[in-house]
Amino acid sequence: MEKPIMIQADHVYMKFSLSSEKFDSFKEYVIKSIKKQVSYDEFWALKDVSFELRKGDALGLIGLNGSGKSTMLKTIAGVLKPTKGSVTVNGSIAPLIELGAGFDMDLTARENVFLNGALLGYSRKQMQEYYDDIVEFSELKDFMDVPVKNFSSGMVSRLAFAIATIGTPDILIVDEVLSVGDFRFQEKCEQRIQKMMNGETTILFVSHNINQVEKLCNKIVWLEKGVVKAFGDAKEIAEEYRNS
Ligand SMILES: Nc1ncnc2c1ncn2[C@@H]1O[C@H](COP(=O)(O)OP(=O)(O)OP(=O)(O)O)[C@@H](O)[C@H]1O
Repeated sequence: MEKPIMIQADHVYMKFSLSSEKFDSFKEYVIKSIKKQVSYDEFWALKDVSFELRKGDALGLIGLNGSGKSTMLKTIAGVLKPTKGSVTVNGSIAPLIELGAGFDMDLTARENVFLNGALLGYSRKQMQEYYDDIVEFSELKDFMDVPVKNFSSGMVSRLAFAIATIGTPDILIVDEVLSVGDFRFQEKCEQRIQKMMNGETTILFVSHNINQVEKLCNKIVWLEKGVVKAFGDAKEIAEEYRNS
């Protein structure tokens, strides 16, 4: 029996408006925009993107810089609303986008664990249960009472990854985060993602590392200038991408 559909992207279009003029000051911009003298260039970051993912699928999004990968993830995470088309998501999402974006840099790591937990919808009691696992996974035991502003970017990512992957979300969105942190930690993150996949979590993964995508994913969407160039079996498309 086929597994249930978790994500359905249906003819998704995303338009950004880019101001084509330069302004010397904000005042000039406001005056011109009131007078409707500001012209905008339309830019379509996604054009007619469709695909569906079933429970337990791991999708790699690949493509050159600016091809629309992050924009696609953001529409699935609900951060952006498609200009046209629709994205249907069935289940809870743990978004690992812009890791650490939910941190208050003046607070300690410990305080941020509870703050982020609340943002992810967990109670304080649940976070207390997860706390030791977060500390152990992030390997930051000696730094939990240090303000996060004193952390290196790798340490921030480790803490954010450990928090975002607690529990068993239905859908895990991973945007480039595995390229942060050292090699050994990346492997640890890969293992955790693989474990979640075995636990039937559906994964969406953006990376420029095609070997990593091939290793982790069973499906690939290859975007080119906002259009789906290919969607299907990860091994076949990875091979095609490497030869392109
Ligand atoms: N908020 C925005 N406003 C205007 N343009 C945007 C916005 N966000 C993205 N874009 C544009 O949309 C296009 C796709 O961007 P996106 O970040 O999705 O690409 P990407 O494939 O993730 O690229 P990269 O590999 O560099 O991370 C780019 O040309 C980018 O400049």
